[in-house]
Amino acid sequence: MSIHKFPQDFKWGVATASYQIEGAYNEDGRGMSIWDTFAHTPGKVKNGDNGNVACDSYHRVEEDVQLLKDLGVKVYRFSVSWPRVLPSGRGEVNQAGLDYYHRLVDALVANGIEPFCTLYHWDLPQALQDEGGWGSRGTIDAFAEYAELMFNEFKGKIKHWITFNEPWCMAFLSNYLGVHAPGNKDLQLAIDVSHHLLVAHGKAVKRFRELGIPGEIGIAPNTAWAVPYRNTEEDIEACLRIYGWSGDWYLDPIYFGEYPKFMLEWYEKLGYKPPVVAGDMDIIRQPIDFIGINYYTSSMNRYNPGEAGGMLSSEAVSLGVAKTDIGWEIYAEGLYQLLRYTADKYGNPNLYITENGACYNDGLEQGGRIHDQRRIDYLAMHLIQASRAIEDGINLKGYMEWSLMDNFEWAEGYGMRFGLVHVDYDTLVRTKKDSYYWYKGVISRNWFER
Ligand SMILES: N=[N+]=NCCCCNC(=O)[C@@H]1[C@H]2[C@H](O)[C@@H](O)[C@H](O)[C@@H](CO)[C@@H]12
Repeated sequence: MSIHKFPQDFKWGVATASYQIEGAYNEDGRGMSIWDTFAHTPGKVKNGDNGNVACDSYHRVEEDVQLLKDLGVKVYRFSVSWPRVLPSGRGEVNQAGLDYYHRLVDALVANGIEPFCTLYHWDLPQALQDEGGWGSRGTIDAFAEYAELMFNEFKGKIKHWITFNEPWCMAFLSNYLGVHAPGNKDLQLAIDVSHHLLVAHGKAVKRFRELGIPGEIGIAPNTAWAVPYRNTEEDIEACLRIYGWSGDWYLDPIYFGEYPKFMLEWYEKLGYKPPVVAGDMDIIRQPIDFIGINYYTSSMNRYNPGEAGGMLSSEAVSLGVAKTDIGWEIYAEGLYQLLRYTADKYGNPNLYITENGACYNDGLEQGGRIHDQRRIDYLAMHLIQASRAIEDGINLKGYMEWSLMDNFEWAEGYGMRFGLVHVDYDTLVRTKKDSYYWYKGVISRNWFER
């Protein structure tokens, strides 16, 4: 057994997202989002689930903040529903929507919890989608206007801001693979979406600086690590393309003002390229204060130019390790490798783990307890790697576990549970799982033994 310690000022937290927990989808002036449209379309989400009610967090601010206070977190990462504050995506503000976030932020601050705000966690106003969504350059300025509204409204109250959650999911999972809203399957569109969101990110960061908003701003790519099947150039390059797809493609333009050459050449070989307009890359490369790392799993990949290799000629083969209940392989070493790679490539910037967690569908047992020992084991394995990274000089500043509570797991609906707190979706009763108590202990001690 060893002791795994963390720095005194380490920001322990948990994360959620608006569409996954709020509900109240058509209350108090909220506009429709692309996820309302997608989830209401038969066949898109398992069991026909949707976020109409979700965890009903819109009506349970005090109850949920009490869960956070009892847990002892220093920060709470949540996202804002853009159509709740700007029902049409731009123009007329919905004051009731802003009031909800003021209630939440004021309750957090009153309980000594720092708000960590994600501006965009996938719920684009449907009105903007009707004009082309992220495939249209018009959405760039709509996002910048939304960001400016939020910066001014919460100036001094919210000091940690994330522009986009998981750009790869926004672009490729949603517009090339068709798995998430709006459900397109068009590679050029996905490349266009990537570019437009990067320009929108840059414009928002630029306004954040120009407005003199106190605090820090960053972006949170999802980055699954990739391990080469054989130590050959072909397999290593196949892994770099997998990682480059969701990581470098977004972080290189921000840090270096250009897309990664090896990925540009790969797309151009297939007949695709980003719709760069003069000046775009200078906007994108606004300096940011941190990178948010969302890490869940890794893959083992090998070169395969055939169908099994897909668009990147990179075929995933099993790591031969245990999987969580959603089928993702458990590979904690990948978190360390990812942190190392990111630190080495981008000049050891400040990093937060903005999401890390596991899907285990343990249910309520006799006596109302939920013994999710597998989640505790998963978290411990990954926190060991986080502590190792810090000891190796990587500027890891905090860890936000996904997620505070079971919630709407996108195309999987409510069948997949990631929460430290169980939610009964019939009664909306919250029940703390064993992992909630374990994580509470880790936070209070700032170390753990394993
Ligand atoms: N097909 N397929 N898909 C693979 C998808 C991998 C990327 N998905 C994530 O990282 C999502 C991230 C999201 O922020 C959160 O909103 C989600 O609830 C968690 C759990 O799913 C994770």
